Amino acid sequence: MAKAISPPNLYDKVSLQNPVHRAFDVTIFILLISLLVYRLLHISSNGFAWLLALLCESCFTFTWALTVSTKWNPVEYRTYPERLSQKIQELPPVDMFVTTADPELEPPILTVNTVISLLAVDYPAGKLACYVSDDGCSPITYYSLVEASKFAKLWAPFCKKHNIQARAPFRYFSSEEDEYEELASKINDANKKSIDWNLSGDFAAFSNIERKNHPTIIKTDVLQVVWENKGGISDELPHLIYISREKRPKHPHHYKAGAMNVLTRVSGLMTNAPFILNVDCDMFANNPNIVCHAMCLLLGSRNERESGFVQCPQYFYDGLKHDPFGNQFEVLHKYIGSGIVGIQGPFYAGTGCFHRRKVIYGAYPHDIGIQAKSLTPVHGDLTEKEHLKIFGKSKEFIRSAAHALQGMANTSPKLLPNLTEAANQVAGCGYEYGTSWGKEVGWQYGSATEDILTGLLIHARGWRSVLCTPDRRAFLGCAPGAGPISMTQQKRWATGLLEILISDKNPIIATLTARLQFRQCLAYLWILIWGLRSIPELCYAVLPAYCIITNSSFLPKANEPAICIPVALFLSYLIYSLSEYLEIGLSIRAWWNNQRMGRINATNPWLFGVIGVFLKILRVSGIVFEVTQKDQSSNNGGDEGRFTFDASPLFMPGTTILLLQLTAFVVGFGGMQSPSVNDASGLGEITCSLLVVICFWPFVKGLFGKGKYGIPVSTICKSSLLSLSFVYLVKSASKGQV
Ligand SMILES: O=c1ccn([C@@H]2O[C@H](COP(=O)(O)OP(=O)(O)O[C@H]3O[C@H](CO)[C@@H](O)[C@H](O)[C@H]3O)[C@@H](O)[C@H]2O)c(=O)[nH]1
Ligand SMILES: [Mn+2]
Repeated sequence: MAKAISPPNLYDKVSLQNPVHRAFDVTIFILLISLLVYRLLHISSNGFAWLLALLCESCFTFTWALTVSTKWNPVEYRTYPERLSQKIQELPPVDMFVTTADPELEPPILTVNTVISLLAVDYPAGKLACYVSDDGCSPITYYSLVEASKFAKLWAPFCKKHNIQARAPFRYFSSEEDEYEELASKINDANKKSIDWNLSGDFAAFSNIERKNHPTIIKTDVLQVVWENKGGISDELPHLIYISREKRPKHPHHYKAGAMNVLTRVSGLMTNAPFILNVDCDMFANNPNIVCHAMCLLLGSRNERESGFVQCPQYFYDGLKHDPFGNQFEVLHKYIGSGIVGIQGPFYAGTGCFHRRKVIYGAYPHDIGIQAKSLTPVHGDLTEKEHLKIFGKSKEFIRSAAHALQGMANTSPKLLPNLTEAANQVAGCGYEYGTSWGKEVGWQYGSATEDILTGLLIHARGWRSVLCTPDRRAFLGCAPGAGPISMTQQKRWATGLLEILISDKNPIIATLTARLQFRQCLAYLWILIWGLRSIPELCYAVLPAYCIITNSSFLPKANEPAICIPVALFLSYLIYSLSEYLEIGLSIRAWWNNQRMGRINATNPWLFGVIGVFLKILRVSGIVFEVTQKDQSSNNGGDEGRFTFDASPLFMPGTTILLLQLTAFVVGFGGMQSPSVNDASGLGEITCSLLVVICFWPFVKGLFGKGKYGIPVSTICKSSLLSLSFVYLVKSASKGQV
């Protein structure tokens, strides 16, 4: 009997297990537990510092346990797009979404590069459509897209013919006098408003409007390719559609999540592709074959459930040498990232992700049990009335959603007779009232990190996700600049993550009542507690100074055998973390910069994330999505690796911690210590205090720096006041004890 030849695999799943890493993971965990046990045994003979250390170290041990569980089974997927043609008869359509919000913080030239890179990917152009959401409602963004589409008409065929890999033009062109320069200067001039804006003709819709108060503007023909003439299909270039959704004061617009939901509905009316790629405006496609790589994972699995969505890691271009601000996340991607891949699949990261449209619409994997079905009302045979309740009042949209949910591939996009009217309806600011959008279907509301929350609910419904890591990196974006910009981003993340943790959508509930796997729940907890980690980190950083000032101790004496535990812990963590960096070709400086930024981020922006959520609970203030400033040029002088500051309170905790250590040195060496209660402070405390100072070295430089490199005098004054009151308080408290 002849054997049936099965078609080749479109991907392989490879285990990256490393016994040495596991040994370190376990050793450190055992040392942490030993330290806790030792502290507990000696708690009665020690003071407050000992107790506080015990509490902090319990938190660190918990975090470490989460880390180890998350990293335990690293896995990688390898994709074989060259085999697609043997296995798949016809490639499915893909709708590509780009969001932009502010032409000043997000220069249109960046958005344009992202859009051009997407228009030029290696995939049948008739199967692609690109939708750009502009929350800034800016004629400049629209103008830039029009210019970009003219450019793309020549650029895309050129790239395909010569197999150019870098398809974002600014990555390819370098000289001053090339074709791209003309496009770039037109757009940059427009953005600097150095040309006269005439808001008439095609631009009339933008006249007399305010950014936060305007009707929907949709331009379906940015590319001037004719929907009418060719029945909606163009062979040369994908469709390009510009959307600025309606905004009115007093109507919440839910920031990026709201924009994504509008894009989902408008595209549902127009092309209704079964797959959706979404990228932020600065994340250009760096690998022209990326859609095919993703298709290997989306179409190649035996069960759809295996790939609810396909995420590409968020990498950055032109990263500074040695990662001075610790924001390139290489090590995080490598070890934590691949670890999560081995559990239920990567988190949704908000950009560089391929979704199944029906999953976004709330569908379950078809073989899932009843347990997960409480999460959305979407199931197989919904009546029209139920559809209306879930998806809103547009009959056209409901029809398209029903198609998408039944998994019917929409190969030929149809031009609805009343398309504009229907599109305006679903992009209106009141459309979602009383529907399931943002709650059970679509991108989720209620967290500043809408990405993690949206992904969490998909996992909770029983879907798995996959990480797509082709050799040439899939998408590249801008890493935020130094100081204030990255602090604001970290604060937003800590805020959004904590919002999820304290909500009824938190992963523990999802594990108990739905289909979130237990270890995936631990992985989610690992990330969701980022903000909360600020509290033990802050206490631990203050502890050495506290001990020196009050002449107490939180470590065993240098001549006690027990000192071996913290020393071994410190050394093994040091060797392990350093080896992780060296193993993937990063430098010792990069390692150190990341350790240092880890401490700075944990004690400053993350702390404000916690405060923000606390104020939200008290209803003092709401949470806003502060857009990260993006800058194309990373080379602005020789000082780009230097930390910068502004007058924001975000820098106060760090400054205070530093001043406290310095005060402690003065007290300690100036002989102003209190008489000791039980155990005088010693070498251990001094060493730790020095370590803290070294970690906060950018702040030390900031104390003496000028301009943006200096900590503002007002911050230094406030922090001095804080540290002096702290010293006064602990001094008087410890006097009271003697
Ligand atoms: O009201 C808004 C605010 C933001 N955005 C867009 O959202 C994207 C992400 O915003 P950005 O300021 O770049 O945030 P980052 O911190 O860089 O983004 C990370 O974190 C976000 C969640 O906090 C995720 O949504 C992003 O995908 C992820 O890259 C950008 O394209 C913005 O244009 C909007 O469309 N409307
Ligand atoms: Mn970004």
